[in-house]
Amino acid sequence: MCNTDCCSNPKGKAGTKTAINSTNSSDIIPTPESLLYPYEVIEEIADFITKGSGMRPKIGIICGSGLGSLADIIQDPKIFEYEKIPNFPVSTVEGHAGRLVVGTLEGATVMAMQGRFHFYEGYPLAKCSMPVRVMKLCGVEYLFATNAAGGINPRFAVGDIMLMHDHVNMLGFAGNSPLQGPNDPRFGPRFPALVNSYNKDLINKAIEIGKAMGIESNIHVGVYSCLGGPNYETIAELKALRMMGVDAVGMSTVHEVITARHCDMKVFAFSLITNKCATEYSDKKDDEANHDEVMAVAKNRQKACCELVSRLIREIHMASA
Ligand SMILES: O=P(O)(O)O[C@H]1O[C@H](CO)[C@@H](O)[C@H]1O
Ligand SMILES: Nc1nc2[nH]cnc2c(=O)[nH]1
Repeated sequence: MCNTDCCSNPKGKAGTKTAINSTNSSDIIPTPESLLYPYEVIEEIADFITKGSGMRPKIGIICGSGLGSLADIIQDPKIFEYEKIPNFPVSTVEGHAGRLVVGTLEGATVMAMQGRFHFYEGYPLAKCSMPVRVMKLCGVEYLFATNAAGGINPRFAVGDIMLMHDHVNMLGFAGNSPLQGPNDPRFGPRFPALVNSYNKDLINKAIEIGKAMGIESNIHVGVYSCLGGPNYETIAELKALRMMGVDAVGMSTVHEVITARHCDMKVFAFSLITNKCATEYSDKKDDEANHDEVMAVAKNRQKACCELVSRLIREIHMASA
């Protein structure tokens, strides 16, 4: 039972738009961010997708920059353009098509975001990760989040895949969170723990799959950090991130993972290393990151990424069949 002021509807009955609006404003200061997407609005979007597709997908996939082909391998796809989905934002970044694809992959029901939302596009974090809550209400139990990232760990090469086993939330350090504002307990608790955010079984299975694919030397396990972007990092920032134990850096994923763990989804995430980050002033000038290179590397490695994702989904599906 909810014992906070933020929810007058502890049992989470659909159709009652009171969860967020009943906030006692003398106790907390609701931010516009927290009021954007009340439970019922998320529920309406989820209904639109499940009714329109005739499916309740079990696995959600977020395609990183240039990795949209992860959604192209979905069978019997029902495609929803973002602009046709009620209350959905639009994708503004090259390499993010702006479509939701629902169908089957290796026998499992899946929904994939071909295009994610980033903080630097001007969307608040709660809006960036709102589709994760839509996935949850569609029935999704597993989130697969992928991204393109710069490799800070000197052992990483361009084209390698880093399985995320942890993150450093730089936007969180700065006081920003997708969970900011009144908490709706129908999604999850006020203070979610994040220690075991990245599912260890899925990481281990992915390592085995990497071996079976013959790419074990290109697979690493490491720590990702999300910065606000859209600029790439300075050398001093990259040095600082490395000292903090960060292996790869990007501008996404962390807020999606926080939102997914808040609503108790199992998370698997990986970074495709699309560029090596310069961490010394003596590093070559051509170590500067650029989005064309990011997209080109992602395109080159999409086959391996698709195979990794397909095989892992197959294992999940077989285990639950
Ligand atoms: O994280 P994804 O969406 O894969 O994209 C990464 O690549 C873009 C920069 O080239 C940024 O959007 C960064 O976050
Ligand atoms: N922040 C950041 N995002 C990226 N996305 C792809 N490469 C990079 C990078 O080097 N830095």
